[in-house]
Amino acid sequence: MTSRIDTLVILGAGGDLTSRLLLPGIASYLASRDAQSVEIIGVDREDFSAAQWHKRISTAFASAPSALGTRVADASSYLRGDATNPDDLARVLAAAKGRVALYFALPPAVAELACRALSTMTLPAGITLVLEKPFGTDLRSAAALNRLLQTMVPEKQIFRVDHFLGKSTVLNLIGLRFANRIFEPLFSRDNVEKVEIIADESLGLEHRAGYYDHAGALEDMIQSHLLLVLALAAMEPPASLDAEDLRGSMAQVLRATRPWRKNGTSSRRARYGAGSVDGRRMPAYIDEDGVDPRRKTETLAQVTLAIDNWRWEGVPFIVRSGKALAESRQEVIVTFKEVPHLPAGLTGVASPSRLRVSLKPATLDLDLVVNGEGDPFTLDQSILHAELGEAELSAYGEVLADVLEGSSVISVRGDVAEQCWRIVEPVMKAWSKDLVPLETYPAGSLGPSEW
Ligand SMILES: NC(=O)C1=CN([C@@H]2O[C@H](COP(=O)(O)OP(=O)(O)OC[C@H]3O[C@@H](n4cnc5c(N)ncnc54)[C@H](OP(=O)(O)O)[C@@H]3O)[C@@H](O)[C@H]2O)C=CC1
Ligand SMILES: O=C1O[C@H](COP(=O)(O)O)[C@@H](O)[C@H](O)[C@H]1O
Repeated sequence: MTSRIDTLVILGAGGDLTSRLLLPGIASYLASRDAQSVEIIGVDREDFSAAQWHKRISTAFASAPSALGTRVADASSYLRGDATNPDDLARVLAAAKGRVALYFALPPAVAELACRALSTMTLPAGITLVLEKPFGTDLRSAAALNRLLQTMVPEKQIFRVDHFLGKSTVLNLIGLRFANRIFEPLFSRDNVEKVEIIADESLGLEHRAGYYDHAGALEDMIQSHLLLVLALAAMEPPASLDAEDLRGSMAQVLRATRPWRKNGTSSRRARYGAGSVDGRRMPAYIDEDGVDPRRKTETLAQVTLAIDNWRWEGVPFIVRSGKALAESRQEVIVTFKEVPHLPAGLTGVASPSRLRVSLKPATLDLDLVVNGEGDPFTLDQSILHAELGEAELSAYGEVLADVLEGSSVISVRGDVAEQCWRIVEPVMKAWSKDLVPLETYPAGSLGPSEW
């Protein structure tokens, strides 16, 4: 497919997302599509010179062919401006040629203000608005933002980014479930004991207090990324991978999802204290620059969810994410029920079978119980392991491919974004009323001892 966008305007071009993920994502996409280019206009409050901006682009394109980096840098420019100021926005839009995509690489509250400012202006025909997660700051604001956006452009011109949907390993869940007779018939309450969706990180705050201290682990990871992973792991088979079919299936299962205890207390939260990760000393979260201890921001969150439908009635979905933990892992673990009966005479550990889909690195493990090597009537555990291989495009490369080629398949639909907020809202309320204690764990540990 060829790019349908001529100019990509990045609001918040001086930020972490732009330099660490977005520009390398554009490089990854363009390197895979010969002879394509896009004009990039960076906008931020910072006063970058043209040379500094070119250097940023060249650094992000370091692993792409050098001619590509030079071509893109030469066709790019930087404008200093306030993304919430209509005059600055008008200046930016006047400089953008052809078909335009406007990428809000801004903190969520600023992105909302920028949308409000844009809603008072005449926008270029066909403009695509690209919004980052978290979309809004709660259910109310997400719904209000959706209503506002709908007055500005049609839904197909709104792209809500969640880069987990750009990970090939997340999208692998679709093929794994629906292209294998041995898995899909087992994915139901008849056979599944529980499903765990885990994103543990050894990284700490990484100087992101300005954003993270307002979000915390629940909003940063569970409300957005992990609920979308849950949707792919639990949804009914879509008729096709057309944007409406796929997102329709995701929306349907999310509408049936709620906290296990409806008041949100089937959840836990904790915050890291001082410790060491991989031999590196890490200060306590509350001692990190920019953190306000009065906010009680959690760095580890776990929520048990129920899905009220025929397939999943009574099966707990345990969703967890945290920072500054002993190891990094992103996994979907399906634990199957124990067999109803073992023939007398088979002894040993009959632990339940498990399917582990690791999102990072891309691997698949099936834990099975088999007759042991020694005494053939003693059971042993055996693991079938598969390496799934990495995708050609990075997660942001995949996101950019969809944005630039005008596809909505991995864009989070407005109602899906609202459902994700609805699901976590009882938990947010329970926490704000202190119905769930804020626990602590040493950085570099596995979390509070009994989790
Ligand atoms: N960083 C990451 O790993 C990821 C981030 N995201 C999302 O991306 C978005 C941006 O995050 P991130 O890059 O980390 O945040 P940063 O704070 O690093 O970057 C935001 C940039 O926007 C600038 N900015 C703020 N207000 C304005 C304004 N009014 N006009 C123009 N520029 C402004 C900031 O400038 P200043 O420094 O002066 O405030 C900063 O350069 C967030 O929604 C986040 O959730 C999503 C996935 C991963
Ligand atoms: O969006 C975010 O995701 C990253 C984890 O993403 P990954 O691609 O590195 O797996 C997380 O570290 C960050 O806090 C969050 O904002």
